[in-house]
Amino acid sequence: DLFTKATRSKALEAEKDVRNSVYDFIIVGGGTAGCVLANRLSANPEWKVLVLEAGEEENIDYDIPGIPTKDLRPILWNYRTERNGFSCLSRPGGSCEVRTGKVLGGSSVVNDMKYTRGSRKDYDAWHSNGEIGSLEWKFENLVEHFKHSEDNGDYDILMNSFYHSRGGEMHVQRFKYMDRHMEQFLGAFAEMGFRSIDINTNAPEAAVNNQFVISNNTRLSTNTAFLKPVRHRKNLVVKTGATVTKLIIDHQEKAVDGVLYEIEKGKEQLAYAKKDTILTAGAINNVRLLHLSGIGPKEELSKHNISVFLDLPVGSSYQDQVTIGGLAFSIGDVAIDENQIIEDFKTWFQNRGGPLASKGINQISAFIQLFENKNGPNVELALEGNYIRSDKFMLTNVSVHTAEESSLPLPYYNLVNINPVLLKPKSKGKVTLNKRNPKYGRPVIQANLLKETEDLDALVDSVDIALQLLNTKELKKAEIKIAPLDLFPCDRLQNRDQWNCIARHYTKALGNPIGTCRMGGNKTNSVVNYDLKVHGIERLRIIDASIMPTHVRGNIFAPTVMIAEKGSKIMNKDWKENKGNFL
Ligand SMILES: Cc1cc2nc3c(=O)[nH]c(=O)nc-3n(C[C@H](O)[C@H](O)[C@H](O)COP(=O)(O)OP(=O)(O)OC[C@H]3O[C@@H](n4cnc5c(N)ncnc54)[C@H](O)[C@@H]3O)c2cc1C
Repeated sequence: DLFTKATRSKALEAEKDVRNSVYDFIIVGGGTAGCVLANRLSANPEWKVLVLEAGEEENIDYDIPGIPTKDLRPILWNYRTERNGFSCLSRPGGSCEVRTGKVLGGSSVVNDMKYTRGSRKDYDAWHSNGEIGSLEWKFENLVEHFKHSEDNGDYDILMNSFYHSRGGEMHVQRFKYMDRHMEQFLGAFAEMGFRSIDINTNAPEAAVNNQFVISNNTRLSTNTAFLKPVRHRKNLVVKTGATVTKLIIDHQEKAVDGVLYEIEKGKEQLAYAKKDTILTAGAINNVRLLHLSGIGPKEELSKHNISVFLDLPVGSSYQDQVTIGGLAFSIGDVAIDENQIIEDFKTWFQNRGGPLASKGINQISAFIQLFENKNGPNVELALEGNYIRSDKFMLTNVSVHTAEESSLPLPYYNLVNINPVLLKPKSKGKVTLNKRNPKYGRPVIQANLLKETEDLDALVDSVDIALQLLNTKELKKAEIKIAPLDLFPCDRLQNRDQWNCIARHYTKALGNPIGTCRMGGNKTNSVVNYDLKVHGIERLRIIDASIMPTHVRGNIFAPTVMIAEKGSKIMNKDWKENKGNFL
């Protein structure tokens, strides 16, 4: 049994230590999904739950909505895509940054907090006729899982009770602070025919003042919403700074017994799970862990001399949403008073008010539907404020990079970037192990952004729509104009050729990776089944964004929380019905 196995492998350690390292569930990664699962599973006092998170505790500074995400780099994994010759060409090293959180709460501590679910058709496409369990993933069976954790604070939206509810852990609301240019931009979109309706009700198109996952004008990560309130539970153990390096696999039983993890580099510790080990380390780090444990494509693992335990397509089918820099509107000279910013920080800390209790113009986005297809929006025009010193404007054109990286908090800006986000990219890539240092080195991310021409075409088409904003009465009246950006080497080109070039040079990965452990009915093209169990092995599940087969027409924070809710329901049912206890 597991206890004997544990004592055998830790023969020299005290029996008490070994007993303490046996849990019912081990959650690998205290990120977005991990914190939700920790809450739901530890609600059963008979189940002992361990969360192992590589990052540290969440700090209050990350909670201020007005802080730009670039300031959150100390709590990121800092990964980059591989050079490919067709995207990210003018980014440092010809590769794009891939942001993903390394902190308790994971990417929910570093994301933009937007609450979007995508269209029901996106979820319906995940299911496949005739495959056992797949019907469970049709939208009509998922909406309850969205609602379970939702606490919607906007009454106009809450009225639609099929989609929305109150009382869950995750408070969702628009910011109360209205940025000074919001009305103009919403007005301009309205002139172009976009209605302002709840995008989470499968609206085909809309220009919205988004809802965010916030509470009292403060970021609400899944750590704050789900984990902190239950940290006192005696059956829940959370370890931070704990990086899981390998799964402990019983080759005879074809089951996972637990994990090896390191708090100090090179010093491995063991933890055992009687029921399930659950991977929630995200779409990139799950791959590294599985490959190091012998679960992955045979040809990849053999390159590293790792003996193959299960030949599964782990790491393939990597997809990320993508956007481009280079399209920015200048809103004229805006005087910035640094003392005022300091006062605004004080206001935020004193009463969670003022401009820092908002994301400025970033609160607005338009979800647009291109082509004739009537499936729903495929591009989001996401607005983003940025401040450029006015002398830079006068002396020379501003580089795209400068125009993208605000040096001030979001509400202080004189430039509005219009980022067209491709919501359902067709291009796929893969994640594999670092060649020189598989265990600690950055995983190799061949993102293949914009590999498919259809993706490039969609982005360029959406730029045309964004440019129409400049012809609206609202923006003309406000004298909002296109900003003089230095678009080297694309500036000599015209029209579509120019935008094709800009897209290939100033590509941006959104940091919404999915697909590497995709869900499906068979092990040739998927990694987990519809119960989120890894094919061909017992007591191993994957429950996070990596299981999504394709993107939804929105961002993926809310869908990831939904997946964790659904996963916890499946496990509750499985382990209550099958009293399976391995001790
Ligand atoms: C900058 C940015 C902005 C975004 N904005 C939005 C937005 O506004 N709206 C939206 O819907 N989505 C947004 N997203 C996307 C969304 O937040 C994430 O895709 C989603 O939260 C991913 O959840 P996850 O549980 O799969 O992974 P994560 O939340 O990334 O969790 C993985 C966790 O596992 C830990 N971990 C990894 N490896 C190990 C290991 N070996 N051992 C132990 N722990 C490990 C990590 O440190 C991390 O805490 C954004 C993402 C980024 C990066």
